[in-house]
Amino acid sequence: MSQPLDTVIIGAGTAGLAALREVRKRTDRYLIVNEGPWGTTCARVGCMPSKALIEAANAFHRRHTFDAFGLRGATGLSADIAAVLQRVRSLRDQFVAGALQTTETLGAARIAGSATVLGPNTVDIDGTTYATRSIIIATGSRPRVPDEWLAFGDRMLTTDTLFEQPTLGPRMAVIGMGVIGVEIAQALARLGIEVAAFTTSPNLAGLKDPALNAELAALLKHEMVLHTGAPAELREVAGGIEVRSGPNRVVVDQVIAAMGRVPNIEHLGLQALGVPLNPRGMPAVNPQTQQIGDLPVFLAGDANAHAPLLHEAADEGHIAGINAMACALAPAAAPAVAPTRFQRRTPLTIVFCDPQVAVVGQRLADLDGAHTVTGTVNFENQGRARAAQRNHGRLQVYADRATGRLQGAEMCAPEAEHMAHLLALAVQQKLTVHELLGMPFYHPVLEEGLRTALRDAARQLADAANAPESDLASCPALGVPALE
Ligand SMILES: Cc1cc2nc3c(=O)[nH]c(=O)nc-3n(C[C@H](O)[C@H](O)[C@H](O)COP(=O)(O)OP(=O)(O)OC[C@H]3O[C@@H](n4cnc5c(N)ncnc54)[C@H](O)[C@@H]3O)c2cc1C
Ligand SMILES: NC(=O)c1ccc[n+]([C@@H]2O[C@H](COP(=O)([O-])OP(=O)(O)OC[C@H]3O[C@@H](n4cnc5c(N)ncnc54)[C@H](O)[C@@H]3O)[C@@H](O)[C@H]2O)c1
Repeated sequence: MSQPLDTVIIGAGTAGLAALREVRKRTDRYLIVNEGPWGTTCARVGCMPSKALIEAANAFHRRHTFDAFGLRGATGLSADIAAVLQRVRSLRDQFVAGALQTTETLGAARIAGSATVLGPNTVDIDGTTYATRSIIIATGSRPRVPDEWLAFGDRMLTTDTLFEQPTLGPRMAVIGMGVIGVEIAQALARLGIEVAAFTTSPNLAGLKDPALNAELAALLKHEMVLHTGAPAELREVAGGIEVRSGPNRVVVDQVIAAMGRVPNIEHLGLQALGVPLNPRGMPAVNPQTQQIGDLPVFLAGDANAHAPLLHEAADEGHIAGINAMACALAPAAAPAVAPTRFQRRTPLTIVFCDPQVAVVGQRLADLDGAHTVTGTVNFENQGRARAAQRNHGRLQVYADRATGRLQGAEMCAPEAEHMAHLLALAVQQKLTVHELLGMPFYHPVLEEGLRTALRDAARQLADAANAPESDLASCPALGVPALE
């Protein structure tokens, strides 16, 4: 075996590419290996095509508000599903082309193939063994589909195949109403497809706050058939695929499985690392270093199932790249280098349904109720939301009762993506409710709804009675919806 490489990156998704960027700054003795299509899950079949579909669906759905605005002729509009999907693919191709540029000039360092781990310093790529000083595993995840459902052939879809369809419907079932299920089921329903959704968990789109979850469920039921509780079962019947769940039954043309994603780790040979694996075959990974035990092996992105989101995959690849290189480039005689421990960002999740769902920082369910105050706003009567015919949903902020510090927020609210970022900034900066109320709020904006929730929390805080009169943070609501 020749001189060892400094690292082998397994997987060229977002995490692998973020690691690659750090590796290339420090060495040219590396390989990046990817099995299957290049171009990343996000750009090919994930974040980007799903958002392109959602934008088309929401644009078409707006026609239901036209009469209220005084705009006539909406009933003449139609959705050309084939054209919608064609646009999705065309945009997708542009996003993928951008991702491909990051690896196309790598020459022999870029290998199309399947890698397995033979030990902490050895990788096999399709029968060739490579010695390496470190390994970065960034193999992503794939949709979970029960084996027996594969018998339905091309009528059994996942997000890996959905966007490739020439057209869809007219009757579709979505199984699983987590993040992917809610986004896709609503988009398809808004495009005029008859959607029946089935899900075991009562928590939709990952919401844990019961009030918000109930609100989202009620809104979705206006757009689709929605059954929660019993697991869905499928069987072939005359005229299509029958989906049953408890007493509920529907026959559809196609089914989308959105039942969670499985980390791609089981064929990697992780047992060769000699560390304990949990019943799912996952080793313990330090979320601040991405290191497995004290090995020169790092696990980043969806593959470690820590927080399967794009920005987290990018951060984890960055951390893994830096730490793998520190490990690989340390002089042989020097004592083992301790990996750099990174402070992770405030948790932030956004689901692109309408109203959007977002979770920032800690959830109410994770906080001590006795030491937490909840500030609430209902957008039904919020001025700007009413002007836009978007007055649905609620937002809740959670603050520490003693200090007033914002701990987190959960929302199902119009344009929640923007308020969620504002709140993530506040949580990360350790701001108090009072400090947030001291910030400017323009008029008329949806963020005034957020201010209502903050004022609600402020009233319940321990020092509410002693708030200084002259402080602008204490400037209260006028009690006139149009003015706040
Ligand atoms: C429909 C959908 C919508 C989404 N929307 C959002 C969103 O709006 N916002 C958000 O933050 N996140 C979203 N996500 C999640 C986000 O896309 C993922 O968290 C992110 O893409 C994970 O990146 P990764 O690098 O870990 O994995 P990937 O990009 O999947 O890369 C892993 C790569 O490793 C390869 N590989 C696997 N095994 C091997 C092996 N043995 N040898 C070599 N190569 C291997 C795979 O083929 C793949 O190319 C969405 C996901 C989906 C499916
Ligand atoms: N906007 C975003 O950030 C975004 C968008 C899409 C995906 N993602 C990522 O992708 C990950 C996977 O998403 P997901 O929605 O597939 O998983 P999920 O875990 O969020 O939801 C899966 C759902 O399927 C249900 N389910 C499982 N088995 C079932 C059965 N037999 N019958 C009926 N229901 C069943 C579960 O109750 C659960 O609600 C997410 O955790 C997220 O990290 C993020």
